[in-house]
Amino acid sequence: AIPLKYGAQYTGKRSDEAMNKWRSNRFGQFIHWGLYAIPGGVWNGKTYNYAAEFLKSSAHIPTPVWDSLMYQFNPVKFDAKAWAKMAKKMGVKYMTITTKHHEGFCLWPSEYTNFTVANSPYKKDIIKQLVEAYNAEGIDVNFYYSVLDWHHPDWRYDIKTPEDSVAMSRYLTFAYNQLKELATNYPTVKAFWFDGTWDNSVKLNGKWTYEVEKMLKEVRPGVIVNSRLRADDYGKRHKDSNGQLMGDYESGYERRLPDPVTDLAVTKWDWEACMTIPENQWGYHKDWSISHVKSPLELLEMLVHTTSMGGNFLLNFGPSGEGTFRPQELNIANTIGAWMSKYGNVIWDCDYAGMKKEDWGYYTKKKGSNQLNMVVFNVPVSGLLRVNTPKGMILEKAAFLDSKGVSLKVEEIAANQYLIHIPVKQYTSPQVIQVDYREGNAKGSYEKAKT
Ligand SMILES: C[C@@H]1N[C@@H](c2nc3ccccc3[nH]2)[C@H](O)[C@@H]1O
Repeated sequence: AIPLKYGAQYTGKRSDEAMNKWRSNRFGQFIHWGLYAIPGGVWNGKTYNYAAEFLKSSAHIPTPVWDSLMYQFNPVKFDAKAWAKMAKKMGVKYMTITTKHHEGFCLWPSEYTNFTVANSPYKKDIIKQLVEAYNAEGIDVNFYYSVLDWHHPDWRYDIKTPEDSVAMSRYLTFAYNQLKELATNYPTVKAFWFDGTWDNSVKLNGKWTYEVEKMLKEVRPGVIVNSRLRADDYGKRHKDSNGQLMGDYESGYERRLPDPVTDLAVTKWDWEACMTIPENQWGYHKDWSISHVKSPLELLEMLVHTTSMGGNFLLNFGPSGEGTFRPQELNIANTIGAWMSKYGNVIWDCDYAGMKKEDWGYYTKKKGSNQLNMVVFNVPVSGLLRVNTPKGMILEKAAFLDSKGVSLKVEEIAANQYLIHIPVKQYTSPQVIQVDYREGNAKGSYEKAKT
């Protein structure tokens, strides 16, 4: 192994209480909110189709012009309690809020800059209100923090001169202080979601990323940081020069999911995928007709897919400059919430089942139980759900979660090969089948035929 000072601090999955809770949460709400929500992707009457939180660069807006949006930030309809209630109904167990996105505007009254809510017409601490409201609903709160900062004069994309180096180290001290401020002043924060760390200026500062992780865990023991924060001694990101995952979970899946057949390696570590409702809008965009908008059932399948591979699913909402969600977002929260109120137990505290992926859908398994869940999205015209079990696993019975008393026919067709018979009819939402099994070696009727 290559000797490293700033590489992975440990190997394997953390098994402490804080990480077990993070893992069991499984479903989270991402919220992108900032000055970008005011123009909402439209500038001087022109609509820009790229991500709304990038409007400053898409529309080539000078920093002073963009930053003056601070004087318009006044979300009069913002109601943290209402947001938290919506999230509770949706069935999320955690929420990740952008404390500061690439634009550099802070949703908390940071003492290290004037570019914060404190100097906007709104004035009040948005982070404090959200932390209190979501925690009151039993929802953990995590902080998104962009290291990339378009506002701060000392930010550098690369270090090409000694001046760059001096400026960037001033910036990293600023960012370190802000992070310490967040971890200190909001003591119930459970995790930090770092973004904007792909530039050379950060890759050359692996030591800083190591020190940030160390500081956060000293200030707030048990706190969790994503792999995206980290660069090692040689600028390697996410995984260090020895291939070891840095941080506490892998955060490389942005608007995409690992393949359930070819990417099974992800089941070996903790990971999270974050997802937008439109194709590529994290911040509020005025016009959602410019791309596909994912339906509740599309997103529900992504949640189940993620759980089936032992990952967390972070679904993004982009409130408007006034502090409201759009009808599509409310519909998604209600529809997914309705399903979660009935079937959330096949998501929360569930993990990869170690079963071979089948066409009809996904398996999940409740941690520490013999309870195997089948979430069926694609009912075969045959009505026969194929189940291949690992050696030593014998299926005993299966039933729809909705009608536990009515056993489904389980046909053993060969060693560790079964067909579960279900009615062929129009299903309008994913069906959940619970399977009981026992350990043992299969010796079904097919053996007699052989002799
Ligand atoms: C979680 C997501 N990460 C940010 C982002 N910035 C990018 C710059 C270049 C390419 C992809 C990016 N995603 C998006 O704005 C959002 O916050």
